[in-house]
Amino acid sequence: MRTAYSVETVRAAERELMARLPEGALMQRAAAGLAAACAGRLRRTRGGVYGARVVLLVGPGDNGGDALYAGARLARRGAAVTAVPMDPERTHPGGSAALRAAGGHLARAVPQRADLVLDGLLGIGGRGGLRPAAAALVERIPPGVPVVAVDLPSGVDADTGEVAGPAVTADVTVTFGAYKPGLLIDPGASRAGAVHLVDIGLELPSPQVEALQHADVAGLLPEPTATSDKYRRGVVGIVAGSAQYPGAAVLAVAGALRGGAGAVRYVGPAAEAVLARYPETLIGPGRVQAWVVGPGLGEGRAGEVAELLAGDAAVLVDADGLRGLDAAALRARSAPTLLTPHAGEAAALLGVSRESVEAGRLDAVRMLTQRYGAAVLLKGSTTLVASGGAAVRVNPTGTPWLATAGSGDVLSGLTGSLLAGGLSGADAGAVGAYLHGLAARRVGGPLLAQQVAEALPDAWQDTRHP
Ligand SMILES: NC(=O)C1=CN([C@@H]2O[C@H](COP(=O)(O)OP(=O)(O)OC[C@H]3O[C@@H](n4cnc5c(N)ncnc54)[C@H](O)[C@@H]3O)[C@@H](O)[C@H]2O)[C@@H](O)CC1
Ligand SMILES: Nc1ncnc2c1ncn2[C@@H]1O[C@H](COP(=O)(O)OP(=O)(O)O)[C@@H](O)[C@H]1O
Ligand SMILES: [K+]
Repeated sequence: MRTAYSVETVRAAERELMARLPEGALMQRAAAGLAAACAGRLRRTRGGVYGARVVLLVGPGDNGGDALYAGARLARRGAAVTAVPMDPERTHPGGSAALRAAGGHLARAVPQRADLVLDGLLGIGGRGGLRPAAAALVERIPPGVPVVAVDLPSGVDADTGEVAGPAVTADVTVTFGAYKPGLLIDPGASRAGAVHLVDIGLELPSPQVEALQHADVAGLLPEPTATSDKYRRGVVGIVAGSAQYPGAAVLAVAGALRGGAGAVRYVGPAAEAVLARYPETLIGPGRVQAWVVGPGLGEGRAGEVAELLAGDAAVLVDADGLRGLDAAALRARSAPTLLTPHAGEAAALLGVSRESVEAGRLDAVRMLTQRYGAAVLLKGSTTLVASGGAAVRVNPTGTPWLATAGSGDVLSGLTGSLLAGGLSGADAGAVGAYLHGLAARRVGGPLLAQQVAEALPDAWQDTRHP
């Protein structure tokens, strides 16, 4: 499991540790890890540190201090290090002195010839969009030169991944003590590049955000045992498709058949299309452990959604099923409930704009789970899964090629199948998104939604091999 912590949590852990260590010790740990990561990068790109031209962008706080001390370490190994302070009056004094003593120097303009740029403008003390002095330095980063962000890319909100205005786009982010949510959630995540964690000895409580990894997923997958039969493995019912959108039914069934349930039942007007493609499908109403309702349903079928929500099986509501959802009916349920909106559907459920959901995905998913009293999977680049007050899960797999018609239908079938296998709403959502994203990566691109469904068994097996 990869875990991420809010600024408040990280600050508290830092205070606690700093009280037990000599002054400046934490910053030295951070700078040592940062310098080692930069040296590794320079070794790969140009064979070594000696003679490398390194530029430090230095902000007014401790983030700038980290960059300066790391720069001093690189200078002692023979790099030509130039620091450009955002505000020469407010630059970490110890860091500046250390850099000078190591042979580095300070400048006002950003040198345009460089082998590496360190972004030490803002770390977890950054607030709101970059102010003009910081933005001006970011604009002057020479194109094509690798950028290492110190703790997080400046301009990214550490707690949410929000990016208000200009921000650094890094090749590598060297983060200290703990991942920050903004490094895992878009738009921030796509600014961070490869994230490298430096242990500085923090002791941390439970995380605010977490990302499953192969072993976590493998541990949650419902696998048959010697005593299994198809009913014990769970039956998933799919209520999807319409005369207008029969394909959504076929694709949801395609996902459901690969999600580990013992049987897939289909209820709706696209039975012929479903059977033609998947003769394994049971047709017509019957008992199930979990329902998937919504893909390609079209308008005027809210009654079917309400009926399923009034029952005692688990329910996943997707796409057209999400229209006009009754929050009170959802809150009254005791069986697992999972909503799987994309940003547009989430916006309608919250009564806000799609843009605000996309800019603040973490807030949006938390609000949805609170308002509807259900687990929520918010689709998109970096899919999020929230339920109750637990850590929000961010999906680390996937590819932008998934932004293609029908891939969401495969996801809802797959995830419903996992619900039928006994997983909770949050676990089914996180595991479903993980496998779906892994399958899509296996296919590559451009991809068809049905290819994602076909790659699911291989993705399932992949999770067993770290
Ligand atoms: N506290 C600790 O124990 C450790 C902190 N470390 C480093 O310290 C950083 C946090 O340092 P600080 O708390 O000094 O905060 P920062 O260095 O992140 O930034 C604070 C400064 O930036 C200015 N600022 C804030 N938002 C701005 C914006 N949008 N545009 C322009 N200027 C802005 C503030 O006025 C303040 O002067 C961490 O990210 C990490 O790099 C590391 O040395 C590890 C140990
Ligand atoms: N930019 C993106 N990067 C990664 N995955 C994406 C991106 N955009 C969409 N996706 C994924 O693609 C799928 C699309 O689902 P959805 O929006 O419901 O489409 P549809 O209803 O057409 O199938 C979801 O799994 C979503 O997370
Ligand atoms: K930074």
